[in-house]
Amino acid sequence: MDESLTGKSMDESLTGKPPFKPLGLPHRITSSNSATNLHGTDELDDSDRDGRVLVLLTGGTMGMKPNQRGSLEPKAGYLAEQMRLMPELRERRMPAYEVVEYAPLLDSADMVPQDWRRIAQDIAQSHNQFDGFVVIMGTDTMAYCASALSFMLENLSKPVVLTGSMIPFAESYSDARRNLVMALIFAHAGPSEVVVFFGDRLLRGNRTTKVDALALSAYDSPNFPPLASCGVALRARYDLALAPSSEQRCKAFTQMETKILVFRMVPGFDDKALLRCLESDELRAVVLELYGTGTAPARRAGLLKALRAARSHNVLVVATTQCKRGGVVLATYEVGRLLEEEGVVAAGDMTTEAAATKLAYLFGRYPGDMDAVRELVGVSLRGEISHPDAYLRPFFEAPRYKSSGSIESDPTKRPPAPPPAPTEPPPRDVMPPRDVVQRRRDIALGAAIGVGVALVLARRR
Ligand SMILES: NC(=O)C[C@H](N)C(=O)O
Repeated sequence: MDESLTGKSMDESLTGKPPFKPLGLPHRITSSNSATNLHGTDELDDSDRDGRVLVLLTGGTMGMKPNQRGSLEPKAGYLAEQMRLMPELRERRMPAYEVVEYAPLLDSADMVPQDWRRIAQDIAQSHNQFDGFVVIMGTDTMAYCASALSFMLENLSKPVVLTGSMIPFAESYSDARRNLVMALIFAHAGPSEVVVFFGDRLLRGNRTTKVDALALSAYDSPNFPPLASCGVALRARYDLALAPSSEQRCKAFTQMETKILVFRMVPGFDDKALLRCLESDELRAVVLELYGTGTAPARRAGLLKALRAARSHNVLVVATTQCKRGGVVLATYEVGRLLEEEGVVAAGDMTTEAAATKLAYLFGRYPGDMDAVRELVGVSLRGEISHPDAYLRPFFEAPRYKSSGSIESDPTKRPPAPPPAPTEPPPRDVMPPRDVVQRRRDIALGAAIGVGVALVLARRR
């Protein structure tokens, strides 16, 4: 019988036997939620379970403990062992799982694109052996990692659920247990895309942003509805989810271009430093967080000078908004339209996290092809951006709900529900990057052939 059910103290149980069962891969160190179900009777083998989930444990508050100075720090081996002891995970309807603990475990503030690459590669390599994946990580940079993974994982057809907690598992009042259990459930039976489970909601990963440093519902998806909300029962919106890839082989694209900076505008502050950055030949792109629908002062000569410098140094400037909701529509105001004239590209309703990681992906995918990147910034690759109609439909062009007055004249009857805003992303694997680039090449080739034929004909005459 498992020690957790014998009444021994946890410490006793932990010291009783070696904590992990090595499985072959150097960093694959623990397995199994076999043993008994929640009610402590049935022996249930992993092979009897419906579904297998791979848990990648990268660090974060969930598995942290206070160090000698009283600050939280990741503790190797701790969370994986605690998971092995959790009765919730042995419940018979839960999937079997294996844990891969990364070394060293990291505070997510220390995670870099190489760490995202490792996660993406581990998922791609094990894609066909598991029904889904859970990535346990810190919350501070989870939105960046989720956005990056959504682009890096090509041909994904399994759920990838990122989760973490605001309070360490070791605290009795922690949010860790529930987030962990729900993440495993969604990794087994949720939509096949990169998502974040946090504080009772399943959110599209590349739509998320950390909105609260202290609350348990620290994550939000301001411009896209939750794919599921979990109260007493599940309220799912899987109709909004991306279609799973029909391709067999999931691939991890890992050549992320990181020469990208993010700036936030502050009224009237000096532009010299910005100018110096944008003049750099080292830089590929800048995400500029503007005001409202994408405005910046047109009277600020230093700013316009900096934008011109960016253009001449082949630095792409992409505009997001400082607002929590809504999107950038540069031409709304004259001051924004001027930016468009200077070559600034609107990020629509993408989060800054999605915009920055999408640029890293696009510049990695199309190195040196600035036109392809510029064209694809506003195209939805993984549901990260809405069609402008979703937030921009002019009032008097809105769809009409009725053609006669009969519905309105009867107060007991309600007009039919308006058609949903076209927020749905395109089906996955309509790979716009290749399509768009190819189309442009075809047009260029067609034009060249046309000119050639015209020259030959002119000469003959
Ligand atoms: N709640 C957390 O996980 C915060 C932690 N500093 C991290 O991001 O790793």
